[in-house]
Amino acid sequence: MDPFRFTIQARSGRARVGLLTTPHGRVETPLFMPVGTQGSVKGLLPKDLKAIGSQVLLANTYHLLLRPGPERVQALGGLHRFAGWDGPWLTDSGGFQVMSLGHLRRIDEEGVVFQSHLDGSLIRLTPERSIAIQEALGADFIMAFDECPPYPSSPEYLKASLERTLRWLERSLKAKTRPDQALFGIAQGGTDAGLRALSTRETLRFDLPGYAIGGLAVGETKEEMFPMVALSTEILPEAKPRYLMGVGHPEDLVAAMGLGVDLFDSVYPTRTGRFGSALVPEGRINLKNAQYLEDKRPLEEGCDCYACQTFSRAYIAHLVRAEEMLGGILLSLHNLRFLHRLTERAREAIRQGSYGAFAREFAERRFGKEI
Ligand SMILES: CC1(C)O[C@H]2[C@@H](O1)[C@@]1(COC(C)(C)O1)O[C@@H]2CNc1nc2cc3nc(N)[nH]c(=O)c3cc2[nH]1
Repeated sequence: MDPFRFTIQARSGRARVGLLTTPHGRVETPLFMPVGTQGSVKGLLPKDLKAIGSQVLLANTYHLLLRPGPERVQALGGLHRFAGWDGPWLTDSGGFQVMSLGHLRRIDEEGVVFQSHLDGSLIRLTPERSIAIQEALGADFIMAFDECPPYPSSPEYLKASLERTLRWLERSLKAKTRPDQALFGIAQGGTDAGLRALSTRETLRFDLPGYAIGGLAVGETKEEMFPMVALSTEILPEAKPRYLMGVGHPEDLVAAMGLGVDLFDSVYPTRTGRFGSALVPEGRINLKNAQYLEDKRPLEEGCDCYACQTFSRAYIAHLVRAEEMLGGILLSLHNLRFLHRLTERAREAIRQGSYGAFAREFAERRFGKEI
């Protein structure tokens, strides 16, 4: 039987609730994936991630290649055992992180050559090597090796790049050997509608268990990004999960879920938490602001997370000012719980056939008044 069955349980407009089966359990979509780049979601214990409703964690091929190395992770039982998370893992394929973190030396038909951001050593990544690394790491969902073009890029560059990404997808698929891993293709084309449609259609020529919308959330405006998301989900098959890479602001999740996106990841909730901010329905509050030093209220009234059930804004504001680790930990925990509650409420609204009302209520609270 297919280890990665995806069934649509309910629809409301273009939004849908899905049930995605994996070798490490069934998950409900739409869902948000906490980012555990180096095999750890910074500051949070796997048991606490489970308790707040995390279903799938994301790790990065680029980072784990540099340190500790895929062979070590494999020898220690693979990501699930190594990092103490027995739910599904997804690994990104490394291309994007090379662009955003590594010192890219060359990109050609073969692959990329880059200098490690850790010690400057030269490293080569090809579709074949990226798949081999992801097979050693043992994630449930693995990504094809692609190029995420810089933003902005010329139409000529976008076209040449998406065509190479399609050749790399074919090589990624040929290199795959494990039946217990699902390979997602990644559509590109930047913010050019014609090229985005071309890349998405060509990616669909490969019958895969899911498809990622790549090349977005790289600095373009929302006005540029969302038409590409809408165009993509119009073309992508209903019956397969859609993964919008790198998108994690609450309002962007609400909009993209309404356009039929099923999977999301972003460093935003944990990164903004470490920088001292909490996500709330009205937007975001920065606990470094002196106004919170006497505020007895929880980060968010009605939130069921440990941070909101146990501490005041005043205490967390103190921790942030005192640069206590616990400040970033509590804010990361709350922010992830905030996104998991958002997707839980979205799934409920879709089941009720009222996603439109849900999105309107969200928008009124988010944009209706100043914090
Ligand atoms: C590297 C890090 C932490 O991920 C964030 C953030 O920095 C950063 C870096 O530049 C800004 C825009 C400032 O935000 O963009 C990331 C979130 N956007 C995003 N992640 C992606 C991952 C992707 N992976 C693959 N294989 N292919 C893609 O096309 C792809 C596109 C993506 N878009």
